[in-house]
Amino acid sequence: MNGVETISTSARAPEDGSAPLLRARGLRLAFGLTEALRGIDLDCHAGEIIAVTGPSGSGKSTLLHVLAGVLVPDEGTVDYDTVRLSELDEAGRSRLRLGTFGFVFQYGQLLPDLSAVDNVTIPLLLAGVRRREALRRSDSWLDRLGLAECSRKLPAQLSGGQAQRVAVARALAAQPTVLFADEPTGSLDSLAAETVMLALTEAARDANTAVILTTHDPRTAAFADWEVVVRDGQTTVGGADG
Ligand SMILES: Nc1ncnc2c1ncn2[C@@H]1O[C@H](COP(=O)(O)OP(=O)(O)OP(=O)(O)O)[C@@H](O)[C@H]1O
Repeated sequence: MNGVETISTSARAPEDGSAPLLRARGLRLAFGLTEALRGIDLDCHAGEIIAVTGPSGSGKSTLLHVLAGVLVPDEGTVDYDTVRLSELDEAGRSRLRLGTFGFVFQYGQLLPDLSAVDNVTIPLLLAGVRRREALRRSDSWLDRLGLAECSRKLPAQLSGGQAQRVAVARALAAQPTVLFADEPTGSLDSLAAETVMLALTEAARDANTAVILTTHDPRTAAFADWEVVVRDGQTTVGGADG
């Protein structure tokens, strides 16, 4: 697929000059002697889809966790809109994650005893959405992701790609402004990966949701607007294997 641009610095201005929704500057984070992030800048604008790629251990997941406020950097800043994440306490960052950000993980992490529709609906009910609205949103997202026929099935009765699309529906039904996806296709074969990425990117574009995903797979990265290559904790120009 064409149209993905690999960029040497991830801090940039879009053509319309709008301010980034998420803005990271000078991120550094060490785990003991391991410097996982060594000075990373990244801008993500509303509705953009960014793929973070790079070799195993280069710092992709750590970067995602710092951008989402799961991990706190040793140095540098992450601003979401007008909010500086480092100025929030753990409870404030947790509220931001629950109310504003969405997450999709490598292994969907659906609740095994709940049907697909309940996996999408119940988190909405817990977040205070009224039952009728929660069901409307669940049905609508499952339908948009091609899962209407599967809505009563348990996760064990779904294929890997279907289960991952339920996880995408669950994340998007909460109407996040930024969706973080850590290796969303990492457990799927190439056909299922493509189906998930098509569904994820179309749905996110419709909802104007920004997506920041990590991936090892160039075919998954090709669905993004931008590719940010991380090597040794720094963003670099995409190389032959990037
Ligand atoms: N909780 C942790 N404690 C200690 N070291 C960690 C921790 N998390 C990550 N690291 C180290 O930080 C570096 C970056 O790890 P990270 O998981 O961000 O890489 P990655 O690019 O996502 O790798 P992969 O593609 O294999 O998932 C690695 O050297 C890793 O071993």
